[in-house]
Amino acid sequence: MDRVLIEALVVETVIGVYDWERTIRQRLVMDLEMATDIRAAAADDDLTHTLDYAAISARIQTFAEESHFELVETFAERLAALLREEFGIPWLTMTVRKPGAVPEAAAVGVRIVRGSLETVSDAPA
Ligand SMILES: Nc1nc2c(c(=O)[nH]1)N=C([C@H](O)[C@@H](O)CO)CN2
Repeated sequence: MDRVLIEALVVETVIGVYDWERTIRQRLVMDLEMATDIRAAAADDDLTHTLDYAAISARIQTFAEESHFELVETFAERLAALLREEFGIPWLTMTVRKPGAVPEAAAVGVRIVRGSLETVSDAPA
């Protein structure tokens, strides 16, 4: 199945469980793979027939600016549900990394997979 990708998208948001984290904005780095059949868009060379990675990236930025969750789990889960609903994404995997949260690690975070691939057609358009 085809995928539309967003890799290493950097956002700033209020995120964290500790008091000191509630008063600052921290960077999250995100990767998304979103399933869709790209053949209709390619055949017509038409953005309206695929997932617009620029529009989705902009929506993620707005979500991050407005959110203030404690856990990266909550950030990922709420954002995935919102993106699936607003953009009609049948299946996605999202990785949310919080660089610097554990100094000994390059990054820590979560990866979630939501939705079903069964609704994405493999048949030629
Ligand atoms: N599974 C998680 N573990 C931790 C989280 C989290 O969001 N998910 N958050 C923290 C703190 O906010 C940490 O990032 C501060 O350095 C600790 N563990």
